[in-house]
Formats: sequence, C-alpha cells, structure tokens
Amino acid sequence: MTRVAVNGVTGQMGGAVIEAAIDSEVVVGFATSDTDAVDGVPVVHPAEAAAALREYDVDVVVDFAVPEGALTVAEACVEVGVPMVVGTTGFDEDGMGRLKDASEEVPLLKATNFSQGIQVLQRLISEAVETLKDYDLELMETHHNRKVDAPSGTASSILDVIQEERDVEPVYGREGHAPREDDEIGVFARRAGDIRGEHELVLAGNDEVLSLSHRAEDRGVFAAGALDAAAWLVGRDAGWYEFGDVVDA
Ligand SMILES: NC(=O)C1=CN([C@@H]2O[C@H](COP(=O)(O)OP(=O)(O)OC[C@H]3O[C@@H](n4cnc5c(N)ncnc54)[C@H](O)[C@@H]3O)[C@@H](O)[C@H]2O)C=CC1
Ligand SMILES: O=C(O)C1=N[C@H](C(=O)O)C[C@H](O)C1
Repeated sequence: MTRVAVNGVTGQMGGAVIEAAIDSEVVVGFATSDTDAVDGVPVVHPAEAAAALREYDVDVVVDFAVPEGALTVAEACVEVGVPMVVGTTGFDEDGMGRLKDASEEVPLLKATNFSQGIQVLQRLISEAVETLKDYDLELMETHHNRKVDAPSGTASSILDVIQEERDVEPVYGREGHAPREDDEIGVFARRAGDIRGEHELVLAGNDEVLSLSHRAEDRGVFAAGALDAAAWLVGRDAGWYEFGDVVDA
C-alpha cells in the first residue's frame, strides 16, 4: 500500500483524503493546529515535516493546505526525496516559481482541480473558444463560504486555457458604468453555504448561448483524484506533472 502524508490534514480536504484512502494508507498528517491526531492519523507541525517523512517512511505527500504551508512541505519533500501532489490553490508568482524549483529535485504534480470532469470541461472549452471566435465569454465560479482565494484556482486554470486560444482581458466583477469591451472576459466569484465547487463558461453570440459547466457534488471527487495522482506519481523521475497526465494514462 502507498504510504501517504497529508498536508492540511485537519482541513475539509484533509478529512476527505483520509476518508477516500482505501488502496493507500495515510500514515501522518501536517497542520499548524494543536491537534495531536485526526481520525487516528498523527498530526505533525509542517516545520517538522522532513523528520516525519523519514520517521513514517512516507512514499508520497498529498497537499491541500495554504500556499505558505505547501511550500514549507515541498522543501521537506526535496530534502528527503519524496514526491508531492499539490492541490492547494492561490499561489503567487514567487510561490509557483518555488514549486517549479522543487520539481527539478522530486516528482511534483500540481492541479487546481482533481476531478476528471474538469479535465474534460477544459478540453471542451478549448474547442468551443477556438470554434466560436467572435462570441462573448463570461466565466463564473461558486464555492462554499469558507473559501479564501478568489477567483478559484480552477477558474484561473480555465482562463489560462481560454487565453491559449484567444487574447482576452479578464475583468474581475463589474461595477458602475462599465461597458463591455469586445476583448474582455468577465470573471465572477460567488461564496455561499457549503457549495463544493461550480464552474461555468458562457459563450454568447450569433443569436445563441452555449453554456459549459461542471458541478462537484462531494469533496470525495477531489480526494479520490489526488490519491490516484499520488499512486501514479510514486517511482517517476523528478519533474513537473499535471492531472491530465494521470487521466490520459
Ligand atoms: N485541487 C483541488 O482539486 C482542490 C483544491 N482545494 C484547495 O485546497 C486548499 C485547502 O482547502 P480546504 O481543505 O477546503 O481548506 P481548510 O481551510 O479546510 O484546510 C486548510 C488546512 O491547512 C492547514 N494549514 C494552515 N496553515 C498551514 C501551514 N502553514 N502549513 C500546513 N498546513 C496549514 C489548516 O490547519 C487546515 O488543516 C485550498 O487552497 C483549496 O482551494 C480544495 C478542494 C479541491
Ligand atoms: O476550495 C475549494 O473548495 C476548491 N478549490 C479548488 C479551486 O480553487 O478551484 C477546486 C474546487 O473547485 C474546490
């Protein structure tokens, strides 16, 4: 069985990963909270991650935490030579650079969304934007009221996919007198209740509207995808990997 360490183990996704671990074993978790254990999994402070990776003989780290915590644990993975699956979102340019540096030393797989449906959605969006060249584009995402980063990592990834096809300028929310420019894409983030994660791209023009959307119904979908990615990553060469590599395998 793959021996997994979970970064952010006391969080919503940490719990979902422990629950989804059937073909793998969560042997230790990292979190900044004072808790000693969660669901029988010992909790260690991220500053002690390198020692814990050795002590618990960890094969791979699965991370759903905060950018600062992910980077601390990535450094520990480099020190000990352990692969890492990064699910945390909201990295700035410097943080992304540090993850890329880590991937030169260990296998590192980063995804803003570990659902297979989002992989397919991104491919459909790429085709639709390429084909419907003059249509207006508007991107919406909705998440639970505890989410701290906006727009979501997934929405940012979808925007990257769109920008590979078309030179659009994102406008984050609109307010006041704000006439739409032809080359803009509105990006909207809503936060309410316990909504797991919804993303929608609307393409409108030529007397028609195409809506491409995805809704996650349970955090289990992200947890299962991340654990699949973790099992796939063990034994690979150092480098930068993406979830599409796992889905296509
Ligand atoms: N890639 C994907 O498929 C998904 C990504 N996410 C992302 O995962 C992250 C966590 O999401 P949730 O579990 O909902 O958040 P949460 O707030 O419930 O949990 C965050 C966890 O990080 C821990 N933490 C805080 N500071 C830390 C540090 N310095 N070092 C290590 N751990 C630290 C907290 O103690 C907690 O355990 C977010 O960035 C979210 O956007 C969430 C769902 C799916
Ligand atoms: O914070 C969440 O919950 C989620 N975060 C990811 C994101 O920022 O895109 C993925 C998913 O939508 C859930």
